[in-house]
Amino acid sequence: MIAIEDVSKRYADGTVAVDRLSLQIPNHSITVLVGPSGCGKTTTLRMINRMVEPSSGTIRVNGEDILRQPVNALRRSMGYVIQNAGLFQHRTILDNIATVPRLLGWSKHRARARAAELMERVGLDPAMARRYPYQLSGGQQQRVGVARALASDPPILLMDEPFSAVDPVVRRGLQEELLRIQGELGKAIVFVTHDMDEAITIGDRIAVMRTGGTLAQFASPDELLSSPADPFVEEFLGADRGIRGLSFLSTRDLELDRSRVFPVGSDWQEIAGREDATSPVMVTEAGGKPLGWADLATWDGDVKALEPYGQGFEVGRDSLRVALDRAVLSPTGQAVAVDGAGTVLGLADQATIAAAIRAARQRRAADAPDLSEDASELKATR
Ligand SMILES: Nc1ncnc2c1ncn2[C@@H]1O[C@H](COP(=O)(O)OP(=O)(O)OP(=O)(O)O)[C@@H](O)[C@H]1O
Repeated sequence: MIAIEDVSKRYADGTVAVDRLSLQIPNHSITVLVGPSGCGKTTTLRMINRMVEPSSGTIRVNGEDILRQPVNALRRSMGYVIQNAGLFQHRTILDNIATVPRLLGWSKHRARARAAELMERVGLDPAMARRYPYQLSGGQQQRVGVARALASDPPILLMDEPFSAVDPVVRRGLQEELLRIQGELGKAIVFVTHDMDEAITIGDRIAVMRTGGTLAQFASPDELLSSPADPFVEEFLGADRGIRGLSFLSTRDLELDRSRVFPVGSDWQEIAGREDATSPVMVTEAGGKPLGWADLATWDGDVKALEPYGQGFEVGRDSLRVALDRAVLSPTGQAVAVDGAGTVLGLADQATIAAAIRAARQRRAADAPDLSEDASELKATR
């Protein structure tokens, strides 16, 4: 959809911000530009909507050179969201969101109806419509910024560090909201951040840039974590790259131990006589929901005396990273596997999860196609 071809930008003072960059940015996906401060991310983004003119090279949108298009029409086909939202302080929230439709000549009534619809879409309480930006929290203002950028339903959304000014919890909420909206609308989103965690959470593809405005690697988050192109990318990914990479491996094929799960009301004396009493068993409700761990040598059948099991993981939906985390946190070293309804399917200890990780790595080395499907399925739980 957006083809950046051999593009460079040299500012008037001689600074080379972007150096012979080529990137193909596909439709219906989120492409993240990430890299250290000053590596040319913002410059690249702004060249796409011609807020900055390239010094050389070509940018095409749907095959057409953007320099041949009237700049106003070009910008209206691209929503633009910046840090701190950049809202008009003297306009209400509703009128902020209605800005572009009004510029496009929509009636006030229609533009406001559209704005109200978008408030709902980005998770804003309709009661905020008549407020002014200063009466909203930072996170709410960012939502307004996203709604405003979406108002004319542009096929492309350019986002420049949109969530950087809010605290980590609000930021996580905004990222989830963006993924949900993207799931519904399927825009071509170009998203700038200097935060690798954010890039991995939301990106379908990530362009890692280095100082001097060159491309270090352009790959899916999964590929990036498993095969960084060079030491610069590796260092930028951080020390827990291996653990993070587990976020892209599915628990679907994990071998579960079903032999040590029993419903409450079982014949415990018989079980204690037959089973290995040195390792705990999982006791479930009659319907199969987990209740807690029992030590067969000492447990007297009192549900209140069970050791809490903490959190389980959902087979297929959660990744091996989540499963491993649950096993590490479990008092028994075993993670409880449940289905979508919360019914226990079995147990997985750390050794079993480690074996599944090795098997997935081997399949990856053999280039199994199902892994990329797993990776996109698991996106929401990154
Ligand atoms: N108008 C300008 N004139 C001269 N140099 C500029 C101008 N705008 C940006 N630069 C320089 O170009 C380089 C790239 O800047 P840019 O803002 O694109 O980087 P960035 O990766 O977005 O950085 P950050 O993460 O800090 O926002 C930097 O060295 C910057 O100082």
